[in-house]
Amino acid sequence: MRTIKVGTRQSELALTQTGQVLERLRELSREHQIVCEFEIVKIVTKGDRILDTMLSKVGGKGLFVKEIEQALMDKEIDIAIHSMKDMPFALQDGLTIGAIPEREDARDVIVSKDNVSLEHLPIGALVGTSSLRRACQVMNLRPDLRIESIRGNIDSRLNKLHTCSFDAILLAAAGLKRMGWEDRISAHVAIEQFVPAVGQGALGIECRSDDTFMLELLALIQHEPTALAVRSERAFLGSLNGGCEVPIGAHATIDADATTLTVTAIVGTPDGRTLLRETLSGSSTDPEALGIAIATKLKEQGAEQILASVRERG
Ligand SMILES: NCc1[nH]cc(CCC(=O)O)c1CC(=O)O
Repeated sequence: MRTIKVGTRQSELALTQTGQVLERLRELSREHQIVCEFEIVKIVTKGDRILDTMLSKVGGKGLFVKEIEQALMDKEIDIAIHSMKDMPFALQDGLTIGAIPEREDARDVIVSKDNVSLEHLPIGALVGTSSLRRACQVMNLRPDLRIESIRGNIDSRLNKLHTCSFDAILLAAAGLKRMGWEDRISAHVAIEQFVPAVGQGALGIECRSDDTFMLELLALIQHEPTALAVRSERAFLGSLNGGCEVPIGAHATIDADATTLTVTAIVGTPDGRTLLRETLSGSSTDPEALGIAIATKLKEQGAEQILASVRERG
């Protein structure tokens, strides 16, 4: 019997989503009479050790991912469950995303002191976020608001809403739902007016490219519509060489008959004064082509210059 070692970060969210994926993998392997067991291996990443510093300043894509990838290469672990939005565009050679399960709610949400939506925050209210993408879109919608960076995992950020002077914070719906903390949500922000991060709400299971046993098992948990959408979002990200250090977002969906993908993407400045936005549809047979095409449309409007100026100011 094969024992599958599962690498995970130690954060509550990472442990929770790993547990949820393993539960499903256990069911699926039983159904398909694949004999295996799972063992969890906790890994502390560089990203976890520096959560108190500005992540966007420390830079380096995939702060949470590098050490986990090393453990995969060294065969200390066999699979790793990641939030797709934390995954850098380029994986380490020899590794692959073996499966992308069905996406959770991709929206951002607001959690506010008075339980009000973004529109109803008082003039000049202080919003906590360390995401340049969220800062850009908040300031674009509500130029009167103020943004301050807030660090830490989800529950420490929720606590800071009460212990610090923030009036509201923005979080991903998916993280809150997976933790069972949906009751903290004051309002969802519509995707149409606030584009999520690339891969937001989706998980990815990484493994070694030559591990055929794992690839076969993981194929059972793949959700093709989510995978196609995330592939086009990531092709867009790669085409603009983007990461979490710049205000960039994209969200794709697939139509009911699974033939057409539609992607909306943004690039902007953290002050929200510049916000480029495009929507484009294309064939679901080539999701990467669609991602690259929407990047090209944004480049024609000056996306690369905007991103370069944001990086320069750091
Ligand atoms: N950047 C941190 C992070 N990475 C993944 C999630 C959870 C949501 C998801 O899986 O997309 C979060 C928290 C957040 O942004 O609120």
